[in-house]
Amino acid sequence: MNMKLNIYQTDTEVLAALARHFADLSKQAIESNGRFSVALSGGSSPKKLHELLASEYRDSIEWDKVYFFFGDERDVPLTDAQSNYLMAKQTLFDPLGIDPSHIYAVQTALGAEEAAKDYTRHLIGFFDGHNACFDLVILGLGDNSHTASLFPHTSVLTDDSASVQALYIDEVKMNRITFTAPLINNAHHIAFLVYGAGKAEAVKHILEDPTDIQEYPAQLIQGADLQWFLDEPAASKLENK
Ligand SMILES: O=C(O)[C@H](O)[C@@H](O)[C@H](O)[C@H](O)COP(=O)(O)O
Repeated sequence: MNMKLNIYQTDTEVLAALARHFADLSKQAIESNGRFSVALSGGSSPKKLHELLASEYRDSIEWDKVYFFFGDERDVPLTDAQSNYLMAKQTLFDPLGIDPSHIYAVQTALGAEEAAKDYTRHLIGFFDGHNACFDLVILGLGDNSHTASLFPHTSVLTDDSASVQALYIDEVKMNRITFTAPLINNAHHIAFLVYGAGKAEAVKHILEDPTDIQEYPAQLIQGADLQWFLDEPAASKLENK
């Protein structure tokens, strides 16, 4: 496992660095196997990243060879303001005119359980029956140390299958559909995008506190190439940086 901390003074620099990373990885993947598969994060942090990719990288990434997935989704209609798909549609897919056949939205209209099974079937199809191995998984970090929808003290934290699961999350009073940690960890590259002082405590827990995955689920993320993209405020409680 290779982990790298990329710490920048401002969120603008963090976003620029991750956008460069995205572009570099997409070029490598497309050169080596003709496509780039990326699982996007939900929440608010990625909005500015998407907007940057859709503007400054419009012409430098072969978008017609990029395939989009979601590391987690809320159990709401895809037209709902809380939908991770809708956020990506508005900030990335529509501005770039992405072919809908390259976008794998979680079909929440099926109901959470069936949507998770359906999504797993799509992953099996896309990865030709092999264990899904994304070129890049982008993750955010909640201030309670969750990532994707791997929330503290939930059953999915001990699920050792590389799969997509649906579960009710009491903390947010809704069903969520989420990649398990093993599915995320199968990825060639994983990038945490975390900025703002509000995340400093969680970053410290994840990177420097003793392992306690029930309290700090993002500690489960241990991929082959794991990179953190942080601003100084989010990294401010780290002792070793
Ligand atoms: O569906 C989601 O909400 C995300 O996948 C979740 O894991 C998010 O990344 C964190 O909650 C951070 O969210 P912010 O970026 O809004 O702080």
